[in-house]
Amino acid sequence: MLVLDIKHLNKHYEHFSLKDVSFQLEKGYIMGFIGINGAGKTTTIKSILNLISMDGGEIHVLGKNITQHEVELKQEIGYAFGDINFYSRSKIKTLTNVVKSFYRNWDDETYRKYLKKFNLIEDKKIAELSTGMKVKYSLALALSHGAKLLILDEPTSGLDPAARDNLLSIFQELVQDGEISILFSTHVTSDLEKCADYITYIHDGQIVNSAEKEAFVDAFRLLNGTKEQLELVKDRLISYKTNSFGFTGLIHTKDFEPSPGIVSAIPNLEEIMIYYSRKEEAYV
Ligand SMILES: Nc1ncnc2c1ncn2[C@@H]1O[C@H](COP(=O)(O)OP(=O)(O)OP(=O)(O)O)[C@@H](O)[C@H]1O
Repeated sequence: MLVLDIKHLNKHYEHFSLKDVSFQLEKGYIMGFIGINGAGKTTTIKSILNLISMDGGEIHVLGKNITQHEVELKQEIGYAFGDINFYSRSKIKTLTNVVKSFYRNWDDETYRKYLKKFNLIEDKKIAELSTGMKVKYSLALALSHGAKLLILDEPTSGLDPAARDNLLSIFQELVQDGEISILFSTHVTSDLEKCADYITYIHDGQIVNSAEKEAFVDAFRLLNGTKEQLELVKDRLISYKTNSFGFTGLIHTKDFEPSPGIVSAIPNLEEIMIYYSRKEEAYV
């Protein structure tokens, strides 16, 4: 079953457009939504949450159109982000009382369970929480109203490696029984190597690829060779860098014919993002 189905989403701002964005997320999986700053991740997320109006396309969450069933679907969607600063002088317990009044499926027992699990103390003020704790608090709220789709916008930004690792393990645990699905936007791709099942890559408002993680990276090859060998493949490379030894460049696997001396390897997500975002720049 599809928990999220985005079809031909278009949104135009004066200097930026989402162009025909389409991708799907299956129930029970984690999807990493990657792209460099300004690529359109937050604009896509705001469209899913119906916080901005679309200029074209359709978004279905759990089989229902978000614009037609917004109130109902908001009960099923949990939104968490790395940087909550609202109500920062309030105590956790005060904010929770406000939030829970919006949700008909609020479950106090589940809420207590997650407070304990995440070591959150109700008498603490929001301002006193570390960044990791703020994300955990957002998650506790989302899970207590029975959210089935968690949308996490840069949830790991600003976290130290231990807090980040802890949070990634929590995400994996949450999807384990197949009921919860996670869309996780980030430009810290190493987080996704660990926990994502699917990767969707957006560049300049357009989806480059959306696929199962291994298939996603397998669609690219990172080539290394001499400057002479560069001449043989230059036209087919997405982009490349040269150094005193030769070149390193990214190519679509379908465009690569093995040639003697050119070493090819499967790139990691960061290499794909770096070389892809250099596509429009002058080769250096
Ligand atoms: N309300 C708006 N009016 C005009 N332009 C906007 C508006 N909101 C966003 N944009 C522009 O849309 C582009 C995409 O922004 P968006 O926040 O979706 O990117 P992002 O991928 O989330 O980036 P980041 O990783 O930096 O958060 C940017 O160039 C931004 O300036």
